[in-house]
Amino acid sequence: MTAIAPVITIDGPSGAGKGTLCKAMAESLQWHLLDSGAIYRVLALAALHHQVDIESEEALVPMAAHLDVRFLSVDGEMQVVLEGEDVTGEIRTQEVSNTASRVAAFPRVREALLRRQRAFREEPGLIADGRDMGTVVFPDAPVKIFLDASSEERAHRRMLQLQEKGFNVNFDRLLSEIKERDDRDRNRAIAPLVPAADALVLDSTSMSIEQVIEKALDYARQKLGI
Ligand SMILES: Nc1ncnc2c1ncn2[C@@H]1O[C@H](COP(=O)(O)OP(=O)(O)OP(=O)(O)O)[C@@H](O)[C@H]1O
Ligand SMILES: Nc1ccn([C@@H]2O[C@H](COP(=O)(O)O)[C@@H](O)[C@H]2O)c(=O)n1
Repeated sequence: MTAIAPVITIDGPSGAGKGTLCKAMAESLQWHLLDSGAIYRVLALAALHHQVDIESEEALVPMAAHLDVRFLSVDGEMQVVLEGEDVTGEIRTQEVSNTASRVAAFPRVREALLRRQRAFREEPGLIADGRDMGTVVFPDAPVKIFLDASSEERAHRRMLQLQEKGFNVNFDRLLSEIKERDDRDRNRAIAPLVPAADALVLDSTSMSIEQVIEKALDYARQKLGI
C-alpha cells in the first residue's frame, strides 16, 4: 500500500495570519504549500475578465472546472498565472476578495475545485491554507489548526499591510468589509467557516507572528512525532 502524504490544515477568517503562518511552516518543514483562497480568487478574476455573471452557478461551474491557472514559485514567492498572464497582484484587490467570497458560496463551484486542491497533496507533506481544509478538503489530516483573531485586530493588521504597500485606507471601511466577508463565509450552506471538531483553535489576537509560528510548529511536531 502506498503511504499518503501528511497534511497540516490551517483554517480561519480573513486576516488572521494564515498565509504568514503557512509560509513559515512550509519553509521550516520543507513541505508543499496550498493557498486555496488564491484558487477562489483566480476564479473570481477570470469571471470578471470574461464578464461571466458571478450570480450564476451554472456559468461559473465550467469555468471552475477548466481554470487555466498555474502557481509558480519565484524566489520563494508564489506567482499566479491565469491564462498566461501574471495576476499575482490583481487577485489581491478588494473587488476580487469580495467576488471570491461570493463565488465560493456555490456548492457546485466548490465541488469543481476539490480535485485541483487535493492534487497538491504530495510527499513529504502539505500545509493547506483556507476555510474548509480541515473540514472538507482534507478531513483525514493528522494536524488541524484553526487560527482566529478579533475582527478589529484583523482589520488593523490588514490596514498596516495595505499602508506598507502605499495604499491610503480607511479602518472603518476595512472592518466592515472583513465582517461582511466573514459573515458570508461563516453562514454559507456548504463548507462554512467553522473549526473542525479535532482542530486546535489558536486565538492570535494578542500574539506576535513569532509566537503563533512557534506554537503551531510545536503542536504539529508533537502530533506528527517529528
Ligand atoms: N500574529 C500577528 N500579529 C500581527 N500581525 C500579524 C500576525 N499574523 C499576521 N500578521 C499580519 O497580518 C497581515 C495579514 O496576514 P495574512 O495575510 O497572513 O492573513 P490571512 O489569514 O492569510 O488573510 P487572508 O485569508 O485574507 O488571505 C499581514 O500583514 C501579516 O504580516
Ligand atoms: N478554502 C477556502 C479558501 C477561500 N475561500 C473563499 O475565498 C475568499 C478569499 O480567500 P483568502 O484566503 O485568499 O482571503 C474567502 O473570503 C472565502 O470566501 C473559501 O471559501 N474556501
